[in-house]
Amino acid sequence: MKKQDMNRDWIATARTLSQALPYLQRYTGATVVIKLGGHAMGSDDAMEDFARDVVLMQQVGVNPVIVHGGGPMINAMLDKLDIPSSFVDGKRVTDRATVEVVEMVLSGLVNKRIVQAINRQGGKAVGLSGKDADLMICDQTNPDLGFVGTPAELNPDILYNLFGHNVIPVIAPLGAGHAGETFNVNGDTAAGAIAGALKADRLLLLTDVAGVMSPEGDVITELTAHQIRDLIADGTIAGGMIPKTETALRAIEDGVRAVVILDGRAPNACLLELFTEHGAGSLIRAD
Ligand SMILES: Nc1ncnc2c1ncn2[C@@H]1O[C@H](COP(=O)(O)OP(=O)(O)O)[C@@H](O)[C@H]1O
Ligand SMILES: CC(=O)N[C@@H](CCC(=O)OP(=O)(O)O)C(=O)O
Repeated sequence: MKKQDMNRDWIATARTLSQALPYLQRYTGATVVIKLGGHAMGSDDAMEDFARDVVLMQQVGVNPVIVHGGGPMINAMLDKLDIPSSFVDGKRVTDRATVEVVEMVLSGLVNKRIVQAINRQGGKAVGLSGKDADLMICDQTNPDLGFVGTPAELNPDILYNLFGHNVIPVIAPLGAGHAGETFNVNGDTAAGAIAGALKADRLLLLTDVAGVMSPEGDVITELTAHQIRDLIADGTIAGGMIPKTETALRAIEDGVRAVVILDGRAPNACLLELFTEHGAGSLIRAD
């Protein structure tokens, strides 16, 4: 490479770094909860990119917490085992046989895939579910849904201990019941409850669309709680986006500073969101 080109590259890098500096400072010591949905997980390469971003985030002083889903992976295992499954209002009807499969797939296959990917990038990740150290105690959501839980009591001390040892927690969305039951919790709901208990600086909900879309198909880059309620009422926000935006509202009520719904499949989605002015997706703050 010619010296002139090397200088130009160096100047571009220096400019990028100096632009990132105020953002890096803003997030030093911050807690960022990232919900990685099953649809956003993608290929091994995509997982590697995600893991690299998480490790980099930690190296610049952020405490990242990963809460994952895995709906498509649960579906595949239930199909293999010939166990039929159905959803009501975005929640899986979960009988005893189903909750066993949900726990095996989420706490086993999916959780360990993410833990291993982060560790391969030089991080120190530990996998947990809401059952570990009583992190997330649940009530039954509705008897018609079976073993589906609503987070009722959060005990995040274990997470602070892990932060103190530079460990990245990776959490499967299962909760313990007061009578020893295992509850299946929607991944967005679990991430919101954990972010609320930590009073996180950011909750990033990674999904397979660019953000909350207007009826014209444009991403709505900033939304208040009030606007979300209007968009749900007029049908613009529908399907799986309803629990996601409701989670965002609840998390903000619980003290999370801001929630971003963004496309987890886009390269460097989390880093660009946190450390550049371009941001990504839809940012939701209190009114
Ligand atoms: N206004 C909207 N903007 C964006 N997505 C929407 C909207 N209304 C409904 N959706 C649907 O919500 C889906 C995201 O929810 P979901 O499939 O549950 O995500 P995940 O599996 O990542 O948790 C989108 O793929 C889209 O089909
Ligand atoms: C109660 C309930 O529906 N739990 C979800 C948990 C996994 C999840 O939420 O996965 P995604 O984030 O990939 O959708 C389920 O059984 O599919």
